[in-house]
Amino acid sequence: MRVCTDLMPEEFCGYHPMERYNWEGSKRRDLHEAFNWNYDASQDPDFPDSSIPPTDMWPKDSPQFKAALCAYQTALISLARKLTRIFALALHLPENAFDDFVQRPEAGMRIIRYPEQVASRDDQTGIGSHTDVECFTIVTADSAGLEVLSKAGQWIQVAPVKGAFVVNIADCFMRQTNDFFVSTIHRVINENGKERYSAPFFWGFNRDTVLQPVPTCVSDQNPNKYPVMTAGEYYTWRTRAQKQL
Ligand SMILES: O=C(O)CCC(=O)C(=O)O
Ligand SMILES: [Fe+2]
Repeated sequence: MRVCTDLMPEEFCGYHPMERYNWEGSKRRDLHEAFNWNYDASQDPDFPDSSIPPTDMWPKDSPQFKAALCAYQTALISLARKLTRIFALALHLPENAFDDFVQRPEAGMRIIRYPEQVASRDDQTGIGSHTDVECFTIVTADSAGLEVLSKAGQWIQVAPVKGAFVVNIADCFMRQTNDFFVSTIHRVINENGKERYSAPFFWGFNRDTVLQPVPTCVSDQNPNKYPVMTAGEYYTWRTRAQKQL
C-alpha cells in the first residue's frame, strides 16, 4: 500500500495494518489498525509556515479525510500550547518557559480502530502495555477499553467522559522533569462487544530541542538520571524500536 508506515521506518506516520505489532509479547498480536499523520507547519493555527515541507503519507483519493482530521489536529495544537503553559506553572517555572520549544512541535495524531476482541485478555490486547514518547497525549475515544497501570500495579479502566479528554504524561516530559512527572503506562483491551475508535494526539517539543532537565527538577541531591539528547533523536530512536515489536 502506498501509505503503509513501513515505507518510513523512522516516522510513525502512515497506515499501520491490523495485528502488525505485539507490544506486550502476548500470544496473539495487537488487535488494531491505525492511520497516523504528522504535524504540518502550514496548518499551525499560531505559527503557520507553508515553506516547511510536511511528511505526506495521506491517501490521495480522499481529500475530505485529510481536511476533517487536520481541522481537529489544528484545534488540539492550540489547546496543547495552553496546556504546556499550565505544565510550566506546575513546575514552578514562568508560564512561557516552554513556549520556544513548541513553535514547531511534535504534534502527530492517529485514528485507531479496534475490532471487538474475542480472544481472552491473557492472550491478546488491542494495544499492548506501553508509554507514549512525547510530552503528553490527549486522547479522545468513543467507548471504554483504555486501561492505566496504577503505582500499586493494578490496571484501572478509564471510562470515557462525554465532552472530556484523557491526558497522559509521556516519556519526554518524564525525562525532562527527571521523573517528577511520571509517564502513564497504558494499554487497550476492547471488550465492549463492538468495535472501538480512538484518536490520540501526541504533543512534544520541537525536534531540535535539547531534552535537558528543567532547573526546578535537578539538584545536587537529585542529579539528572537521563542522557541528554535532542527531542528528534529521542523520537527517532523510540519510533524505530516500537516498529520492531
Ligand atoms: O486507543 C486508546 O485509547 C489509546 C491508544 C494509545 O495508547 C496509543 O496509540 O499510543
Ligand atoms: Fe499510547
